[in-house]
Amino acid sequence: MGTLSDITIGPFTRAQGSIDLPGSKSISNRALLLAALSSGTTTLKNLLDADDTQVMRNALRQLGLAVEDQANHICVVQGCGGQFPVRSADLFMGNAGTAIRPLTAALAMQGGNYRLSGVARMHERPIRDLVDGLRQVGADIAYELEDGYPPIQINAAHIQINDVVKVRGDVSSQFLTALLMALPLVAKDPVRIQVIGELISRPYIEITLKLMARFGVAVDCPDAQSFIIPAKTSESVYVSPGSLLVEGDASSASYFLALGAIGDGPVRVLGVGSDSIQGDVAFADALVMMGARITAGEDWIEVSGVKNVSGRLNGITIDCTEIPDAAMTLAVAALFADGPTRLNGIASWRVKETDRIAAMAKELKKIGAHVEEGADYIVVEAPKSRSDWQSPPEGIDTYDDHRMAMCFSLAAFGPHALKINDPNCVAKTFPTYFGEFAAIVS
Ligand SMILES: O=C(O)C1=C[C@@H](OP(=O)(O)O)[C@@H](O)[C@H](O)C1
Ligand SMILES: C=C(OP(=O)(O)O)C(=O)O
Repeated sequence: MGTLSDITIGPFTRAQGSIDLPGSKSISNRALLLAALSSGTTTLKNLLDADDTQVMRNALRQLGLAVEDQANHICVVQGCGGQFPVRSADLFMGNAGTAIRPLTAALAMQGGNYRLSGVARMHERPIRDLVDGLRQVGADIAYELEDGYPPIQINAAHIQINDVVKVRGDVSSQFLTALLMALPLVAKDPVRIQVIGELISRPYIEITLKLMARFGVAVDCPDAQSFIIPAKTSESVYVSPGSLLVEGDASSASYFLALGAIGDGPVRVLGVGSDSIQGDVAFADALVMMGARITAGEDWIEVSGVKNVSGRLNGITIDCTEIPDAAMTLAVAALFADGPTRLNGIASWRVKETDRIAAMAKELKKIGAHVEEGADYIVVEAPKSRSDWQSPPEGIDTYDDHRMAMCFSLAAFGPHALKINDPNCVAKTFPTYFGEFAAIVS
């Protein structure tokens, strides 16, 4: 173990044990916002305790909501019935896409004045497609620095919806998610949201629709690009389900599942399984394609090494449009595969916590992997032999990207110890990651 600014881990050969997964970030932030907008009190169980959900909770408190953190990852939210008590606020969103995008849309419906900003990287992450969608219903939103990016200023405006709102879906699905959750607050008649062009990260839309249904709003999907929001029939559109259990985070599960494959296992994750509503459980299918031995139940998945006689994974070519986050884990798992692994459909990596294609390529090369990158793909091939593996003395850089740090912990199963710089960036979604990791590896 190293200092706070870096950590040195490995080399390890075995991974064995079970992990209680922290709550899903995607479900936690949706549930917090919907609970805040609903009538009634909601008890959220297994809520994720991490930077991304902290910025959402703090913003809701600033907006006048009672959001009470209790022991054991329980959080009790008193809903406001759709109108935030505070009509003017300056909100800090860190680097949480699942906070700034849905909140921007909900706030634009409020008739108040709000400013939303974040860390420097947040000010480089696009929000234009959402702002364009909101402007179609009369929202008054101004860019403070650069057009298309936060910080943004929302000014009180008269919201009037025509029957169709159009939104692009090829940069981030979070813009559609934001419109889906916000438009029911003001829909006097049914509204059609029409997605223009490709819709990436579609399973996250399924999470949105399922959570909205839990809070009493059913969206109709007559075709793959259309979503019909029902007309508002009562003052409070969203109704609290009373309590809601947040599933374990399927993206966080991916690191442990990969460890179960490369460290022989068995490694079992508890909290997600065949009943999950998260698209990233499909990471397990990708691992099976790579030769891993996997079993699953309704709320658990277990990996016990690989089936291949070589004892190694096999490289695959896979479209990752639906699993953008777990796909990063595949890129590092490729270090333990025979043959190249090609991940397609990952253009969105370039506008996330960092330019993840560039960062992944640069750091994997430091280890000795052969890497090719394109606008929307990456190909990774392991170092030719164990003697070609490098342990970069300067360490693996993590670019303030939690997933870079978590993914690269897998590379400590190479022949050398590995230094990872700024491991605390895991706090965005999984503050206890390296402790959980240390408990199962040897
Ligand atoms: O809606 C969500 O909860 C998320 C959607 C995805 O983003 P994009 O839609 O931008 O790909 C994903 O990468 C992100 O971590 C969480
Ligand atoms: C892309 C991610 O986060 P965000 O919700 O900020 O988009 C992520 O967690 O990998």
